[in-house]
Amino acid sequence: MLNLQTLRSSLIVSCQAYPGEPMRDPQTTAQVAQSAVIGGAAAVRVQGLSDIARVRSAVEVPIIGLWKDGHDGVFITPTLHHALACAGAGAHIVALDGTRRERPDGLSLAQTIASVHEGSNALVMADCGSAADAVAAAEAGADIIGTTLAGYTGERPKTDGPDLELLAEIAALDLGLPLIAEGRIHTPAQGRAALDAGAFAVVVGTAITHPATITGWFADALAP
Ligand SMILES: CC(=O)N[C@H](C=O)[C@@H](O)[C@H](O)[C@H](O)COP(=O)(O)O
Repeated sequence: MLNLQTLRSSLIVSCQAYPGEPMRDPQTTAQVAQSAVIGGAAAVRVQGLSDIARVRSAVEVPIIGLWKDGHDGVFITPTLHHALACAGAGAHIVALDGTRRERPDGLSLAQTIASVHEGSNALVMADCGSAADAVAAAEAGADIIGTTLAGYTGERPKTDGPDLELLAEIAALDLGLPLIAEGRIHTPAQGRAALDAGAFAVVVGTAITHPATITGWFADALAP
């Protein structure tokens, strides 16, 4: 089982392309992940079973795997079936919806996490949208708390950058679990600020691995 202490204060890079996009291809994801590792990523976060499997054979660093199914409500690794499949594909850590919302398979978060632990060697990262989610996820047995869903569940405003206020609030609760900052970290300074707010590690996706969005930032800034 993965020793999480190896990820302390580290950069984790999320390598994802969205349905219909030109870079949506497991080989491309693997090449992006390899490039991230060359740049200093201590772990990578990868969506989809084929991408997880391909990246697993391409890099040595730990993989946080997830399976997005749908766009609304509970869609990040929504059921136990999805979670076990991510572990089976090679994820060292399975990221799943860690909110208090009802899950499509009717299982509780605690039942889901216990079954992932029973059925695999993977750790579980609970993608949360609020401090109340984080408390519930810790009680449910999560190994890692993530702020991935802050600004996407209606409980928190969608801040321009990372939700530093939420990070500080969760850190102050001392839940005894690594707290990973994720979501809208767009600059190195914001990553540093997330650590300073109490994060154990930082996930950056879009600002490193989504060229269409990054190009849009520049194009918008140059527009007359
Ligand atoms: C809300 C949601 O669906 N988040 C997803 C979770 O895996 C990804 O689309 C994000 O890219 C990832 O969380 C990293 O965040 P950012 O790309 O903002 O650095």
